Amino acid sequence: MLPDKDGPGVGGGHSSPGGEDLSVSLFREYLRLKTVHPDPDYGETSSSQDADIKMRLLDMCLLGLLSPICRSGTNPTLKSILLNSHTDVVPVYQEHWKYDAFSAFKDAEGNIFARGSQDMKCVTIQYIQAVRRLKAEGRKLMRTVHLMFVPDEEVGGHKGMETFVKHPEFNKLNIGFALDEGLANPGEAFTVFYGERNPWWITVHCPGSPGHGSRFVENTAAEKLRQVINSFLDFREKEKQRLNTSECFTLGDVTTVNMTMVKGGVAYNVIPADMDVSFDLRIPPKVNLQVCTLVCLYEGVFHPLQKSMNQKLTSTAENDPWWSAFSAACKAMNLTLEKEIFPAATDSRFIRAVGIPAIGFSPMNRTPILLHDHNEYLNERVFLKGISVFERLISALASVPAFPDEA
Ligand SMILES: CSCC[C@H](NC=O)C(=O)O
Ligand SMILES: [Zn+2]
Ligand SMILES: [Zn+2]
Repeated sequence: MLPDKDGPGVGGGHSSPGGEDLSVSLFREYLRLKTVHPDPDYGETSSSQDADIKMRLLDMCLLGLLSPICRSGTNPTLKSILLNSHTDVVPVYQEHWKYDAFSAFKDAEGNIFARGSQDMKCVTIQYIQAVRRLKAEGRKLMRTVHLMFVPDEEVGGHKGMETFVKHPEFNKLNIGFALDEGLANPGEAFTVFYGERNPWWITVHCPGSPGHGSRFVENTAAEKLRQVINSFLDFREKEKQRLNTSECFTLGDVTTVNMTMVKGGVAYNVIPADMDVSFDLRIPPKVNLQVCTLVCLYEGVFHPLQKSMNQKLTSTAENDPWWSAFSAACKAMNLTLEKEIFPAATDSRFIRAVGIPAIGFSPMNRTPILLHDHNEYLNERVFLKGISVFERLISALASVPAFPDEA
C-alpha cells in the first residue's frame, strides 16, 4: 500500500499533477481499500516498498492475521514511542451515503467522504507522513518510534491488539508511551482521551411458563422481560438526565445503557418458554464495577460477551514526563486541548492494561463527530494540519529525557 520514493512522498505542499497534495492522494488511496467488516481485506494494507520505513509482518500466533510494524530511530536502550492505528472499518448503509463510501470522493470544499476518513485511516497516514517528514528533514529522534497497524479493533480486538499485547514480540518493542485514536471536535479545540469507559455487552435470559396464546398464563417470559427492560431503561433515563442537566459532564462521565437485541418466540399463538434481551453498557472508569456486577447478577445477566474491568487512566499531571511533552508541544502550536474519557472502546484499553500510558488523539478540530455514521468525512486542510501536528508531537515525545531507570 505504501508507495516507494517515486510515489506520493512526504507531501507538505508537494502536489500531484491534478494539484492535490500528495499526502491527500495517499490518504484517499488508502480509503479505497476495503478493509470493511464483516470480511475485511487486509491483504493490500500489508505490503510496503517504502525505503524510509522498514516494515515487517508479524504473524499473530495461530490467528492467521498479520500486523505490520514499522521501525524508525535507533536508540534501543530507551523506552520507545508507539503510534498505533487500526486498519479495519465498520460497514456502511450505502443507500444513505451521498457518494460511494469507498471512492474517497472529494467535494468542492475539500471534504473527503469515505468510511474510515475519521475512524481512523486519517491518523494512519498522518503518522506515516509525519515520520517521513522527520526523516526527510534529517531529524535524529532520541527514542525509537514504532508504527503499528492492527486488525479487528472494530470487532473487539481479540484477534488484534488484545492478543498482540501478550505476545513476546510486543514486549520486545519496549514501549514507554502510546498514541492511539481519539474523536473529532466540532469546535476550535482538540479532544484528547486519557481513559475509556468499560464496555459490557450483556444478555439477560428471561424464562417463563409456556402455554396457549389465548390464555392468562402466570409468570410468562414476557413479564420477566418487561421488568428487566424497565429496570435497565429507567437507569438509562437517570444517566441521560445527569448528562443533560450538568455542564461539567461529557458522555465519557456517565453510564450509557442501550437495549440492542431481543430474541424469543416461535409462533403468534405460543407463549414462549424463554426470551433474551441484550444491552450495550458503557461504564466510566470511576464507577464501582463490583456494584455493577451485583446489579447485573440480580437482574439475571448471563453470558457477558464483553465485560471489561480495566479502569486504568493515563496520567495528565503536569509533572508527568510524557503528558508534559505532549501538552507543551500542543501549547507551542497554540492548540487548545479538552481532556475527556473516551465514550466507546479502543485498543488503548489493552495498551493501558499492560501498564503502558496511552493517549487517544485524532487531530480533527472544526469537524463533526461522524465515526460509524453515514457520510463520514474529513476536510483535506484539517487532515494536512494533522500531519504537522503529529510531526511536532512525535518529535517532542521521542525527545523525552531518559528516566533514572533507563540510564
Ligand atoms: C467493546 S469491543 C468493540 C469496540 C468498538 N470500538 C469502536 O467503535 C466499540 O463498540 O466501542
Ligand atoms: Zn477506531
Ligand atoms: Zn470505530
